[in-house]
Amino acid sequence: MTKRYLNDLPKIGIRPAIDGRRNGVRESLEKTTMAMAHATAQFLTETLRYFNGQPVEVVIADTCIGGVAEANMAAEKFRKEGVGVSITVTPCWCYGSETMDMDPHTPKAIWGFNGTERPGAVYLAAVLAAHNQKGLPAFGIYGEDVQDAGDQTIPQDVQEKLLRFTKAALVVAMMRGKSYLSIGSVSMGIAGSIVKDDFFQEYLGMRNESIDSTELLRRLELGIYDEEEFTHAYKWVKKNFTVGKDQNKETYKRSEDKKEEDLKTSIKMAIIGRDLMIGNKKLADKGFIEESMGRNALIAGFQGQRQWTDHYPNGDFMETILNSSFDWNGKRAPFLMATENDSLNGVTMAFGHLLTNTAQIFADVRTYWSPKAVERVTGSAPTGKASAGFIHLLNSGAAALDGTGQQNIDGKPVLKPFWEITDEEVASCIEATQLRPASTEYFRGGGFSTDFTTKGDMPVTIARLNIVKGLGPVLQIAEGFTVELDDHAHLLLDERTDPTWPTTWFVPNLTGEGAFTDVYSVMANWGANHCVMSYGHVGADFITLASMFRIPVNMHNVPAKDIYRPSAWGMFGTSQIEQADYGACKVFGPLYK
Ligand SMILES: C[C@H](O)[C@@H](O)[C@@H](O)C(=O)CO
Ligand SMILES: [Mn+2]
Repeated sequence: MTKRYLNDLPKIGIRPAIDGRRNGVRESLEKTTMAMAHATAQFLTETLRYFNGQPVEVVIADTCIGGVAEANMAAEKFRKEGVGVSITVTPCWCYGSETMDMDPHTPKAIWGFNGTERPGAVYLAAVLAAHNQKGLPAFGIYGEDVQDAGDQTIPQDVQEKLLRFTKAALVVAMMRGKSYLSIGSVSMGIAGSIVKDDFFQEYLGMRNESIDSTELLRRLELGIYDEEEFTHAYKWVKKNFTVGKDQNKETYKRSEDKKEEDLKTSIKMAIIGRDLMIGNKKLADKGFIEESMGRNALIAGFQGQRQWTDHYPNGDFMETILNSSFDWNGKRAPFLMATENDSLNGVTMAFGHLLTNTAQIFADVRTYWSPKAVERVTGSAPTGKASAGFIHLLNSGAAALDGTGQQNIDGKPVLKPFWEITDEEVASCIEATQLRPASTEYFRGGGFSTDFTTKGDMPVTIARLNIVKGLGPVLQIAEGFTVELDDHAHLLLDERTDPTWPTTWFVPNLTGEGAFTDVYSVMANWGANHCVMSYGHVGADFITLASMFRIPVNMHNVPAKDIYRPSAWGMFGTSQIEQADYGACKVFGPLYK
């Protein structure tokens, strides 16, 4: 494989701002201000990693920033170093608009030290006012409890804000300049696969590329993939995966020979899909130099249904394995591929993955099961977390195998970044999965779906981007838990749909209000057929990220105390923050407009 796209990952730039008055004031503050920058840098590099497992890289301005000249020197250094995120820190009063970061596309935060000797908070207020007045939204950070001058510890609440801001800001910087690659076009009229290039360009700073599915066919037929890799991958699949029951009616069953061919094609499709996204230097060795380059795609989408799947094996194996944290080459970051070319779910997967570094579960929001309906069908009402009903998340492809919930911390199911996953956990994820011959009534060309059931009791968040005419993109978020049903209920409910697909039973956290009045309301307010499930209660991170892209959040159940947006949002109202969000997003408009 070629070196992966995003090999130049954006760095975090720290700007120590200072009171520029020489002969006393500035000199007395130099050390403390620089120390604050170093403490922040150390905290971030020790805590955060990029999706490839490397610790985040931080650059500190060469001098403290006392005025415009030094602000410019920092900006130049940051440009050369590839800084994509800026954090200004200061323990003292400095000169607002003279020291501020003016780059319109770099997400910005300012930490004003809460002390008494020198007024860091006064600067914070002044510079945020300048940011707001100039239409350059910035996040304010101000510790709740007063610290003594020279105290170099970063209080817990400041740490939380630094992390929430930096994680989201890095996502903005990592997505910029990358591509969404459509393989095929619109799948079955699904709106998310009517790819909106204006949205990608103006909101995310991304490109759109589109290729016909015949490119897959050409590569399959002409052998434009690494045959050695295929042989290795095929052996790995044969050795590790169980092929489950073919549940097709006799008349629609494919022969064993055909299914073996389908499996081979499915594996080749996965290799080719990845090559299309990021390239592969082995292809250049074979004379396919153009193909070896890849397409700088952070996200891809595969139309599949119906023209491809009516004739060729479906994309389920390709989507599942690419989205997982491992394959025949070992553990590695997921390659994001949206099923049914649902670009809006694809982008939501990128948000979730880049925020958490873990694999994402792409799913249909399939069925709301009320307690009454469950009782009618299974003979008993659901209990525990499932007692108020639950939602069946299910789709033929795309759900990462990490979604089995077979990774553990202290005996509890989790999804981990790939570098923390053990070999045993990879084996367990595979063991918990069956490759099932695809339903040939849906997929005439055969293929293999991945059948698993997600472990219960995992804190998770489902999210979805929607585009609304006249409004633009909006994000919806629901935090909740996975649940497990008893075997009897599980089998009855699962068999009613397509049991060859991965199932997750999901229960949202209810607030008793609005869309979170009950489980039914969450389902009823979902904006499309798909969602993305991310591990953890990460709704607050999604909200912060959405505000950076100026995407309003129309529905969420994140506790108010965790909501963190740029200071300007407060200027649009403080009691009805959902309306303030809409107002701010409208006024600021897309980040790259
Ligand atoms: C096989 C079917 O067409 C499914 O793929 C379909 O119901 C969906 O997933 C719709 O999102
Ligand atoms: Mn679907």
